[in-house]
Amino acid sequence: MKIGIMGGTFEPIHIGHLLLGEFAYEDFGLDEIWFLPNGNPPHKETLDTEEAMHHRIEMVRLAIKSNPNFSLNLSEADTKKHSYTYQTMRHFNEIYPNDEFYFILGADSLFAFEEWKDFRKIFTTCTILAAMRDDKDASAMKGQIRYLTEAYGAHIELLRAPLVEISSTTIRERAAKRLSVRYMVPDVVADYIKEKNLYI
Ligand SMILES: Nc1ncnc2c1ncn2[C@@H]1O[C@H](COP(=O)(O)OP(=O)(O)OP(=O)(O)O)[C@@H](O)[C@H]1O
Ligand SMILES: O=C(O)c1ccc[n+]([C@@H]2O[C@H](COP(=O)([O-])O)[C@@H](O)[C@H]2O)c1
Repeated sequence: MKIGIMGGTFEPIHIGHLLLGEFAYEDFGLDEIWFLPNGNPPHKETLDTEEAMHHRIEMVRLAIKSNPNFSLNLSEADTKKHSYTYQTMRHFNEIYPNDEFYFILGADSLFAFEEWKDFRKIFTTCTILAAMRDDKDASAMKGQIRYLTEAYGAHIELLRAPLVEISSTTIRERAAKRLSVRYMVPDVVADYIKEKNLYI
């Protein structure tokens, strides 16, 4: 099987993440997309509480519920320690030796990739599908893909998903001001944020 891994902090999950999953699934003929929320992401200040993680997981669960090709994977859900991609991907390779993995990410992640822990080891475990985002256009993306490929023998493909200028940060900021986040996230997620008074 060909499995796409959509890793993220998902605070909260938004349509940018879902579009990446959907287009990766179709364009690369994947069999499943696993959404992998990170309980304590490296390089990010998050509310590392069990409660905050519970909400992030619930919102992912709600957002992907209607799509039979999407599932939730809790391998990185521990809030007490950092989960590193190279370790998780190695683990997936070990327990699913017959499957092929595709790690999905956006431009900001691709340009920061060399800061990731033991990033070279990731290239041996999966193909990377990298989507454009914000100011990074196709030529900047292709340049970075070429650089990482030549420098490290990485397997990276450009993922062409619709460009949406939405970030979890914007959603948290809008929710904090009690502004609408409808259509930036699925309705079920917008309802959840409102009901639980998140980000206020
Ligand atoms: N609008 C988007 N377009 C393309 N890629 C995206 C988009 N939003 C997030 N991603 C990618 O999805 C992955 C997980 O993102 P993450 O959960 O950190 O969301 P975020 O919107 O970047 O969050 P924050 O604003 O809190 O930094 C990253 O690889 C990121 O590049
Ligand atoms: O392994 C690392 O060092 C590492 C550093 C930064 C990000 N990541 C992973 O990249 C994905 C997107 O991260 P983020 O912080 O943009 O939500 C998520 O799966 C993280 O676990 C991984």
